[in-house]
Amino acid sequence: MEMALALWKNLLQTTKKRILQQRRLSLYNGAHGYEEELIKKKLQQFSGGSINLSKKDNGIGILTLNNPKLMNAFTGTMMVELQERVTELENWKDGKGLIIHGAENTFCSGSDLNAVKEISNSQDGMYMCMFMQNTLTRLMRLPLISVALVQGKAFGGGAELTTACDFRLMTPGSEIRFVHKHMGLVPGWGGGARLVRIVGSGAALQLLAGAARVDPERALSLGLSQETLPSSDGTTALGQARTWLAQYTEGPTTVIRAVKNVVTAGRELPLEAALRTEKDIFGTVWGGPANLQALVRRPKHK
Ligand SMILES: CC[C@H](C(=O)O)C(=O)SCCNC(=O)CCNC(=O)[C@H](O)C(C)(C)COP(=O)(O)OP(=O)(O)OC[C@H]1O[C@@H](n2cnc3c(N)ncnc32)[C@H](O)[C@@H]1OP(=O)(O)O
Repeated sequence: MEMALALWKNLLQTTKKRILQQRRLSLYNGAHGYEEELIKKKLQQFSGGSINLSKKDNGIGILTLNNPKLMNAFTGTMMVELQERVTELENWKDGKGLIIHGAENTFCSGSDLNAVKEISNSQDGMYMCMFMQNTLTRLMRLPLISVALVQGKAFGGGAELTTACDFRLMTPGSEIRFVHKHMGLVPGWGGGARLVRIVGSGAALQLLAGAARVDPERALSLGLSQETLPSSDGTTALGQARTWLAQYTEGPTTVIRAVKNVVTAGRELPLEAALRTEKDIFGTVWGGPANLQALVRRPKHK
């Protein structure tokens, strides 16, 4: 009986810690008038498609947006599943990198317009917006180097999702397009703020106000995409994206994760807070196994 009680207390503490940690990572909670359970229940009513995660032995996760009938548009259940997969990735201690792609050779056409129509009242809209901002902010802050592999079309919320990744790779003939203006909207999943930080305010204004088609060439010149992959075949392109990512994820897991955490701090925090965070992260690798082994090997960086 005592052991069961101790186990239960332990479980409670772990759960509390996890919830607190997630709250810290989330933008919105009850204090912002946000009721997550309410919107989750609503989103669950709009089903279809799935978000699949495959965690490879080399520390690379492959997240697949899977709703090809609707060009991988996000149904309500897919939004909830994305949150679940992000939680899974937060708890994946062996992870170093992540590739997000869409099933059947296209990325994502945004939110499912059938579901959107049903939640077009202002409270549901605000809650859905907060739900997706929370999820995509947690995705962006994962200690994994992330890549959006854009094949086919990344429209609306799909375009926004690409901006929550560290890098974007495009295949020939693919297109990123913030079509929100044509839907009488602005980005709401945090894609506007992130786009400004990626391409600058002038280019972001052109892409949003013009609902402009961004092909691989333009994306490269804007710095929105890092590379155009040679193949537009789904499987081949995924292999090429994995090879591209490997140049950044090769090495000890603790160090790769620490690198990403330093960049996240630098990207998001005011300078002094970022410097303090960098010091704390430095403390996690200084004198660690990879550092000690390197001191023995004394590599020359020629
Ligand atoms: C914050 C996010 C924001 C919001 O909700 O606030 C949004 O994301 S709004 C959604 C923005 N996205 C769109 O408006 C996309 C509209 N769709 C299209 O422009 C085209 O379907 C396109 C260009 C994605 C693909 O064109 P294509 O000719 O290649 O294929 P089809 O049009 O025949 O599409 C196949 C099939 O998929 C359905 N579809 C595509 N996108 C969506 C979507 N977002 N929601 C629901 N359904 C979608 C399309 O209607 C076709 O179905 P069918 O039954 O055959 O008509």
